[in-house]
Amino acid sequence: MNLAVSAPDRLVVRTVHIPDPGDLLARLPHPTALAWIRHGEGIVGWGEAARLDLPGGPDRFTVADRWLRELFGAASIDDPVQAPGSGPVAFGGFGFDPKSPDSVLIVPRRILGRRDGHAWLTTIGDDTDPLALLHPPTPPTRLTWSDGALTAPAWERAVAAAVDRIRHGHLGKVVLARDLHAHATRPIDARVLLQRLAARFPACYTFSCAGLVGATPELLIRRTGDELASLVLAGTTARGTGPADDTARRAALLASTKDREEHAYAAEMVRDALAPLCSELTVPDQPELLTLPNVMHLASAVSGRLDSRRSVLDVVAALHPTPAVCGTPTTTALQLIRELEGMDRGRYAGPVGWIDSRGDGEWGIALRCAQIEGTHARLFAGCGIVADSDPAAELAEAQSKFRAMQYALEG
Ligand SMILES: C=C(O[C@H]1C=CC=C(C(=O)O)[C@@H]1O)C(=O)O
Repeated sequence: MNLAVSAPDRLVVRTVHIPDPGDLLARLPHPTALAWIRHGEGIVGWGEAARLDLPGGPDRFTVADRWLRELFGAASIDDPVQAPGSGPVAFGGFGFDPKSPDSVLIVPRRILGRRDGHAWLTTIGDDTDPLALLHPPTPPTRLTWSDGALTAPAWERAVAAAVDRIRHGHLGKVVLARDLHAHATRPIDARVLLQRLAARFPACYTFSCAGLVGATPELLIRRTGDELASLVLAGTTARGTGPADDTARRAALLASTKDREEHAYAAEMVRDALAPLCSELTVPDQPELLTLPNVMHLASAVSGRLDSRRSVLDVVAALHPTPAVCGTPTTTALQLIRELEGMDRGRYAGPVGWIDSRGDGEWGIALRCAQIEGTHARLFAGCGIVADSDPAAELAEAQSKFRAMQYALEG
């Protein structure tokens, strides 16, 4: 595997307690922001002390984990805070498809953290970076939109083809996604999108890493010591037009056999992947509802106790890709995605998050996101397809999911 590495021989890391910095996102000095925020808590980072670009491959998580263990193992770390996310941290995003050359880990030079009433600042290398806002963010203006790989009717035909394969017994479920393009007149500043997403979707994980910006509701895995947590999502309906419509939609989603089937594939796979790694594992019998401003999901909160010293990235490797983004059986679904979507997903639907030098971290599934490059944003949305799926309804569901990033870009 050809790795592109930039890192000093030895990281020198110093973390200090600081007074509450308030809104972490407001402290980001550059548009090239690294972020992981939920309910105002989390970490943000900037600058690059070390970076690993991976060409893909099924072993990309293991290779990344090994590189990071060596880097952090050799580092000089002064960290009196000792909280998850204090000391050196790598932010990362991995390609959805092992064939995708898009995986990256970035260890920032500065990390600002806030959690459970504590706040800290970590500096890696010299500390000449000013904390003041260098370039105040400006919102994108005059956006123009265009289709991605497939037009809406072509994507509906792809969904119909997937339903046909499922009905012929080739597979049980596949998740099909599409992309949309937005063009702005000036370079798009990730910080504006992050601020808007964090304000509108506080219960989601608002993230930014190497241009991939979004607010995902789906926690692939959190490791804190030996404690694991995951929030499995699959099965969706759009929000209603008012409280009565919302109530009716909630009841319909909970009662929908098609959505429950979609959900069961995902929850069962997460259970089966975590069971061999855990001494205790709790998976609810029935999904609950997660209500967001644009959609509602069937949700299962899974918790477990790790029975070995695996890092969070080891656990990510065991889980990805779940049927929330790929399908069942995994290999058949991945082949069908390659055949029908007509695009490379890049890091959309891949794991995104952070890991610290203790092996703790939080990784979400990169959903409700866009890849930002200069004046261009590429948005993604996908839907789980089972035997009873209706292409027009799936298209409408994808539009509801796109709304999160459309709002982030347009306000
Ligand atoms: C693939 C996406 O959502 C997944 C997560 C929650 C619900 C889903 C669904 O109901 O289809 C998808 O499995 C996406 O937002 O792009």
